[in-house]
Amino acid sequence: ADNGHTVLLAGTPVDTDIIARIGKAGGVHPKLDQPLPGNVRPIANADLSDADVEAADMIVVGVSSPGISWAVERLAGAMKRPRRIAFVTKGLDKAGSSLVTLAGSLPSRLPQMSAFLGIGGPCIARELANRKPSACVYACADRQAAGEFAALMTTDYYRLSTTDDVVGVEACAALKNFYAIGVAAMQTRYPDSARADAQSKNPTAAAFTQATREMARLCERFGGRRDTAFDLAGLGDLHVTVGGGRNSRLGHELGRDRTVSDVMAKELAGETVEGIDTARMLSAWLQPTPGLEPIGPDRFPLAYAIIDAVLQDTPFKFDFATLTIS
Ligand SMILES: NC(=O)C1=CN([C@@H]2O[C@H](COP(=O)(O)OP(=O)(O)OC[C@H]3O[C@@H](n4cnc5c(N)ncnc54)[C@H](OP(=O)(O)O)[C@@H]3O)[C@@H](O)[C@H]2O)C=CC1
Ligand SMILES: O=C(CO)COP(=O)(O)O
Repeated sequence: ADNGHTVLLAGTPVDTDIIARIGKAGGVHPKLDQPLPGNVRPIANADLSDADVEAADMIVVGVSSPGISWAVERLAGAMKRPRRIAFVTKGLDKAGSSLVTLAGSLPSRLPQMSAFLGIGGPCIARELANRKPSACVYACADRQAAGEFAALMTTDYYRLSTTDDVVGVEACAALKNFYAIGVAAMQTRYPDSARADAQSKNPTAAAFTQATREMARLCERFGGRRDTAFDLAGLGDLHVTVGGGRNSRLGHELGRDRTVSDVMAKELAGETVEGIDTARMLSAWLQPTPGLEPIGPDRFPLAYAIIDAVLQDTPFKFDFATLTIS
């Protein structure tokens, strides 16, 4: 909007109330601090016509991962000509008994999509809406397409890099939510009353490094590049999510010996905490997978600890003796 584009902000069927609220003069989204810019028009799903979709030069999907199938089907029904589509959604998909990134699964489900663009990197929505400096990465197998989209979107406070490692960016985007749960648990597991935030820093730093190492290994397993885990979509986004995301709010409570079901029924009721979905997805890889090296607790101790806490709904346990210090 700040670059002068006209933006149609289309809600899903479950967003009708919020679309009406933010569409009123002075209406503010409950998670944001100020009204939308004047050139952003919120529109309810029922009012979005095929002609609106037809008129769009660029489509950006921002539903959470459980809504991705709905979004893909909605677009498949409405798109009459090929278009590039960008996704901020952070999640994984199943392919038979294995796992793939959304970059791997969505193109065949949406034949009108001429290019899949993955948006990754550290970007808390409220901060971006307040125009705080943010750096993100746009990924596409066709790097020129990523560059053209970035040119439309970049501003002085929203800085963009591009890569052709779309699988790596998409893998890290989902994995960092999952690992943020474990790293954030370490922020509260060892309280330090001498600090304002009451958090010991050493355990968090050790777990953060472990998370990054494991993320790099899993990124390669998805078919992405190892380096991507050490860039904005990997450790950059892990840092922001541990510092201020919803997944870390869950992790903080797990560090206090609470369980996932208890926290999700209370403080985080109704919130989007996608690391839980990613944990369930990743558990498929703990079983032997033909043609792939097993994911063992020796190389992925933090992943095991998070998956155990989520699947067994038990308090989070991470033994520092298992850190894979090389
Ligand atoms: N917030 C952030 O800072 C960032 C978020 N992202 C990613 O963007 C995506 C959206 O995040 P965010 O906007 O914060 O999440 P929200 O939960 O605020 O919004 C997600 C949207 O998807 C809708 N939705 C959920 N399930 C379904 C479904 N089954 N069918 C149709 N629609 C559905 C939600 O409806 P309802 O509200 O009713 O659940 C809501 O409109 C996530 O994948 C997130 O990881 C990426 C970067 C930053
Ligand atoms: O992805 C995010 C920032 O880049 C937001 O993280 P949460 O989904 O944990 O709030």
